[in-house]
Amino acid sequence: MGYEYVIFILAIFFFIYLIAIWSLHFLSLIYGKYKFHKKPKVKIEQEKLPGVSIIKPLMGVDDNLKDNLETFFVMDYPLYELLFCVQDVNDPAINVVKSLIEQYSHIDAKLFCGGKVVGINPKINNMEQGYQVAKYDLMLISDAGIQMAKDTLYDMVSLMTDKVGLVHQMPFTCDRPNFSGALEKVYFGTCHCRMYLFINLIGINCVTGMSCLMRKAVLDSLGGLQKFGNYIAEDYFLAQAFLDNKWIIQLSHQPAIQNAATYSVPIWQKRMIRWCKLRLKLNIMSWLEPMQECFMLGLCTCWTVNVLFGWNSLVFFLFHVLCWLISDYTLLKITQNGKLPFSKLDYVLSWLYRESICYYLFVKAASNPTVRWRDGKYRLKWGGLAEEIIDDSRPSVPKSHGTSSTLIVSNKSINNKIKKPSTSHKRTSSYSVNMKSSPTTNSNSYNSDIENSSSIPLLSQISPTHSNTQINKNLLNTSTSSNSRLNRVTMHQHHHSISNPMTNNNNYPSPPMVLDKEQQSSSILIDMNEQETKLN
Ligand SMILES: CCCCCCCC/C=C\CCCCCCCC(=O)N[C@@H](CO[C@@H]1OC[C@@H](O)[C@H](O)[C@H]1O)[C@H](O)/C=C/CCCCCCCCCCCCC
Ligand SMILES: O=c1ccn([C@@H]2O[C@H](COP(=O)(O)OP(=O)(O)O)[C@@H](O)[C@H]2O)c(=O)[nH]1
Repeated sequence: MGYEYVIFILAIFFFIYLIAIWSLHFLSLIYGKYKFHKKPKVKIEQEKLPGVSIIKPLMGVDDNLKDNLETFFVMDYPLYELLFCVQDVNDPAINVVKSLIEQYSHIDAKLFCGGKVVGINPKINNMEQGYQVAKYDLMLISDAGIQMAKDTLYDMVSLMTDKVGLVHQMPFTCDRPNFSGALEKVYFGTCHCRMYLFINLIGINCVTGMSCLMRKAVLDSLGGLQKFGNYIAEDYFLAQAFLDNKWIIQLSHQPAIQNAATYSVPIWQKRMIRWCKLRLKLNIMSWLEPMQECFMLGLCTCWTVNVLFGWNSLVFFLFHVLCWLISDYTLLKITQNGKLPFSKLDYVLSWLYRESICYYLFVKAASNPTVRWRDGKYRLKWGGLAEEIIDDSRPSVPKSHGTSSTLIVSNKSINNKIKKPSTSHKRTSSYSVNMKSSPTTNSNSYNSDIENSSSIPLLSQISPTHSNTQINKNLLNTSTSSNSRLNRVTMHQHHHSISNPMTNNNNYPSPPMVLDKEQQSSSILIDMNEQETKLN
């Protein structure tokens, strides 16, 4: 009698679990239908739109990089700046960015090179230079492989209402051929999408940082990007800090279109394992992830329905899988909002593959807390903090960390590496070379370099709160702004005063950036007008 009682209780428990997960399906379908691909409710006049500083951390080049970056130069948005950040002075991405900056000379764009060490997260270190000069109240962090639709930024800004502090895009993919292209789309449009929508709907943080618009003043008040430099899942902690400070987080109507040219099943697997490792260390609920997968739920509950209702377990299991497959297809179609680039058979095959392989990926992730991300290797600790594992086989001073030795060389070598611009001279474009102060470097020589350059109009736009290095202060003191640039600055301040709630309710003062002496760096902005002189 006692045994039967236990079986009955278990059966009831699993039945509730079945209902809960299926409710999650329906809720995410409804939320996806309600949310995705909707036009913004209110139309904001162009002149009332606030300026946006867009930070693009870049590392390496693939066949799609130029096309992806180009989408940021042709957006339907009136006021924005592009801040490209490249860690390595030898990175071929420099030439890609440079050619785009030359091609779109009317777009306000800058390139920073060398990064700045503020923690172990290489993406944060890479972005720090761009962050420090970002001049607008809104800041978009956008990963290298993201393709922007013309109206995506407008959509995100339109969601940035009074109480909203951060707007993020749900990861999705562009249309790509082959099994791996279908697999990625199926994963991001089904399992990932379902959980992402549901977790957002219930107000739990699951922001993925590949495309995130945020109020810069709030981030400043939280301690800046550097505050999150010791996490690899910086996106999660950054979003959590916004939530903790009572800011609302909004999901964009448009999913983020990832369009990296290099993709394959092993690359996808490695990325899924890395992401899962991050989640396992930062949220205990993630250990239950396999329990919300189709086959596991089916297996756990097929005997339940047999116990409770006398239904055939196998028939129930197959019916459950079929319903799941159809429900996922519906969600994928909602997310895609158009024709899928593969057949239904391709969908079924990639779906079956993903649903079967997820347990293996989970075990791989759970069995080793060390993550490899690009050039780096990191040990994840409980709670999300990470420490870098320095590999003896790698050069003792990794380039990506903007070490003094790299930077001393990089000043000269970067000038040689940046190809000489052709004939056109651009006013709004500049390249910035980061040079970390070191005992062997002479900051006066940097000053004289800069004073000789005509980058002053650009620097005049940098808010004094952000120019934390002596060299920038010197530049500000000696600056004489060109009229055209001043007009532009005045214009954007005007925009903010009209449309940005932050200016009306600015309770979030930017604290002074306190950087380690060792971490302080000096920036040299090379104006395109001066390029020829400097490069010769
Ligand atoms: C009985 C059933 C229990 C179910 C339990 C469900 C558990 C949750 C399942 C799935 C979670 C899906 C989460 C989707 C988003 C995660 C994507 C992700 O892993 N992103 C990480 C990596 O992003 C890159 O990281 C480096 C950065 O520089 C790049 O720019 C990024 O793109 C990201 O770091 C982590 C994000 C946070 C994810 C938080 C997940 C919280 C899960 C708790 C859910 C609890 C809800 C319970 C529902 C029943
Ligand atoms: O050492 C690094 C690793 C990554 N990134 C940037 O961080 C973003 C996300 O990197 P990736 O696509 O590798 O991360 P994932 O989305 O796979 O987590 C991209 O813009 C990269 O250029 C970087 O600047 N330095």
